[in-house]
Amino acid sequence: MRFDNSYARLPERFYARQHPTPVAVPGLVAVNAALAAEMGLDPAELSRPEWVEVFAGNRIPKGADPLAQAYAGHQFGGWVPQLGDGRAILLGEILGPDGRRWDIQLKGAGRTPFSRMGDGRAWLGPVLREYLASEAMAALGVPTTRALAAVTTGEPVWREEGRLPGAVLCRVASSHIRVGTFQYFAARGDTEALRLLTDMAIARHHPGAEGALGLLQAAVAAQARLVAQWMALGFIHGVMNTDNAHVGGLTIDYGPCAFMDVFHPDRVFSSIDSYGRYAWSNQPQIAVWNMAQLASCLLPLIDPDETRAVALATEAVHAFAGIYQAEWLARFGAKIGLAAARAEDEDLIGGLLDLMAAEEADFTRAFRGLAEGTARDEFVAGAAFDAWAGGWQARLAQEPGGMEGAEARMAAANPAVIPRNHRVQEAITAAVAGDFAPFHRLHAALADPFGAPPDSPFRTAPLADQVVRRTFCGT
Ligand SMILES: Nc1ncnc2c1ncn2[C@@H]1O[C@H](COP(=O)(O)OP(=O)(O)OP(=O)(O)O)[C@@H](O)[C@H]1O
Ligand SMILES: [Mg+2]
Repeated sequence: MRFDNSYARLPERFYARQHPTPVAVPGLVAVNAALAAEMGLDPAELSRPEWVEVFAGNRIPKGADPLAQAYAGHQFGGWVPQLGDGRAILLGEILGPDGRRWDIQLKGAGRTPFSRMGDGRAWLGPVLREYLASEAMAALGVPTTRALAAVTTGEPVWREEGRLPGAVLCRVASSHIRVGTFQYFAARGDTEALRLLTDMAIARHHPGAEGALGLLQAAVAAQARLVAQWMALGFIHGVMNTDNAHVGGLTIDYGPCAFMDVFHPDRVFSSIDSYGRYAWSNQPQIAVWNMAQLASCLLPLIDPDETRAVALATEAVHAFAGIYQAEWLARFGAKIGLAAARAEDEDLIGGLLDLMAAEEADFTRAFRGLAEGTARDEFVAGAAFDAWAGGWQARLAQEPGGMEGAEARMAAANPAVIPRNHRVQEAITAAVAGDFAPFHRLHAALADPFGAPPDSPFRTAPLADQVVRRTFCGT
């Protein structure tokens, strides 16, 4: 790895220099061969003991400059002036063969000055969950942080559940700049730092954007498109705090996330979100709220005249709705086979979603079934589906390529395989018992979410809804 550490070159108040804490017995769980290749790295090399030591935090590679990034954030609406990487350590950045810049970060690598009460560690379950979910998202075409490798530490981690095996995730991403990173400096009145951060965010994520207003507009657009993609996949992020809102529009922090099985728009998924603040149907509003926080941080850079700055920033945040709506329509339009969905198609799409919710259809299977002719089976009362399908067929008749064209569009927009909770849970349970084969099988299936054969066991929904009702949180 050849490091080029742009974040470490920022002034010292952006981070705390911090080495990972070595672990007892590093054990390789996985190296992501496809991603390594994309990054210009040799997966065989990364699987050698020296690199396993690096992924565990026991060895610092040449050129790395390890640090914990400072950030703040609103958690469930409440302001926390000081968060920061409490268990993640950025080793440094490398440039891939295509010029792309990658942060190499170890999540679960030990305590940092931002750890507060935490132990700086992660246990194997959430490490595997993040690995599987983030790689599934990448294969589904959703912007996300990635998983390059996972290792076990040979040390126990203590959580509510008791003694658990420790692990470290090597997470890579085009950056780890969060809305909360901006908030950290805005709360301190540090305009100079905001300026540096703005320049870096533009260079790394939104080249071409001009100044703070340009950054805000680009971040809002990226966030709107991202959340529309989440919605179209039945994905619930679960912890959309501003410290988990990425300024480049990547999905970040897979703590309590889930893909829905049975479609419940207001489904509450995690034990840390008992009021459903981050339920599926609330995600667009929450994203707007998070963007408004970014906007307020950038005000002093947008215009010296505060009234003007507020007006410009407000307009930029309000643009979310139109971008989101267009993306939502295109995504859901494709899901029902439309090449170019029109505004009036919203009723058709909404009609199907209402039906799915009323009949507790499986979100993924119902949509995939449209392409495969099995959608009707996902509804308790097939007759209700038939009534909707009449209007749908009539609309499809106006589209290019007839039913064949529509089927191809649906097969490309509706995955057959998603990381279902019960499958992820199975993989974790087996891994804790020392068997990593189910994890590797699931990872392989998720790499090709649209091409799974009809008899793939990973297509199946859980037998009973209560399987997904169990709550969990990601630490
Ligand atoms: N076990 C831990 N030890 C120390 N700090 C922790 C631990 N777990 C979480 N934190 C810190 O608590 C804050 C909020 O945690 P959150 O669950 O959003 O993040 P995370 O899952 O650790 O990481 P990320 O957002 O980087 O994916 C962050 O500052 C995080 O670093
Ligand atoms: Mg987080």
